[in-house]
Amino acid sequence: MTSKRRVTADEHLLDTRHSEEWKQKASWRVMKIQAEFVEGFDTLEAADLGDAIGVYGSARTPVDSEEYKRGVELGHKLGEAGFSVVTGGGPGAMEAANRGAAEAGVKSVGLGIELPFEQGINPYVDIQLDFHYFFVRKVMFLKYSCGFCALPGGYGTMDELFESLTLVQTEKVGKFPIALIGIDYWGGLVDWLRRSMVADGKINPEDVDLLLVTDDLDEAVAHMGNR
Ligand SMILES: C/C(=C\CNc1ncnc2c1ncn2[C@@H]1O[C@H](COP(=O)(O)O)[C@@H](O)[C@H]1O)CO
Repeated sequence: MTSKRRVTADEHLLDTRHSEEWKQKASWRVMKIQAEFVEGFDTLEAADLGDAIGVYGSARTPVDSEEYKRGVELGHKLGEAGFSVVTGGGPGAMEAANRGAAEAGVKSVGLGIELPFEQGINPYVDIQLDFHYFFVRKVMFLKYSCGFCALPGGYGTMDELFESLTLVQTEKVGKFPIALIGIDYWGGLVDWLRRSMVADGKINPEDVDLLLVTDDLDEAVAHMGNR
């Protein structure tokens, strides 16, 4: 089955080739963005998540993979430790973490995003929000989580991870523990941070220490308490 591609709100906003009519009305788009913030804050305040952990990870992790199984385990362990779990609400690693959280009986949040091809929220989410704008959604991740775990992922995961890291490094947010799950997967990136970024003076050596890289899910969950 082929799904029909649609133009998303993000894409429309960022397009530089607008008609004169759109240009005159562009500032009104702020109302739409504002409404998205209001709905996000209202829903997540009412949800009373307590301590919540944002879990990032690939939308493409197959359900029958070991990686997915680890994602479920991570969500479950976070739940057992008393954390709510917040993900992008999509398939793959997001679904796995939501599934584990739901199985552990804790709040399982999905911050869905409008994409050019219909995706739908995964069935293990019990508090759902749907965003048009990636940047609004990122604020919700940061505001309603007190730590982050990143499972193996692609550009989307990197974007979320580095946004979180930048906010911690620049002290825009307090101490946010960040764990990268999977030494084989993440080790190369962390080596590169040291060999290139630190060596070239682009970041400080201690900036790399903002990341815990581990295969041990219990260690990652325990690290979420280091605030
Ligand atoms: C591309 C596919 C599904 C996309 N669906 C998504 N739904 C919700 N959130 C998503 C989706 N894709 C990316 N994200 C966000 O980025 C991270 C994953 O991106 P990656 O590039 O796969 O690492 C994730 O944490 C989400 O917040 C079907 O293949």
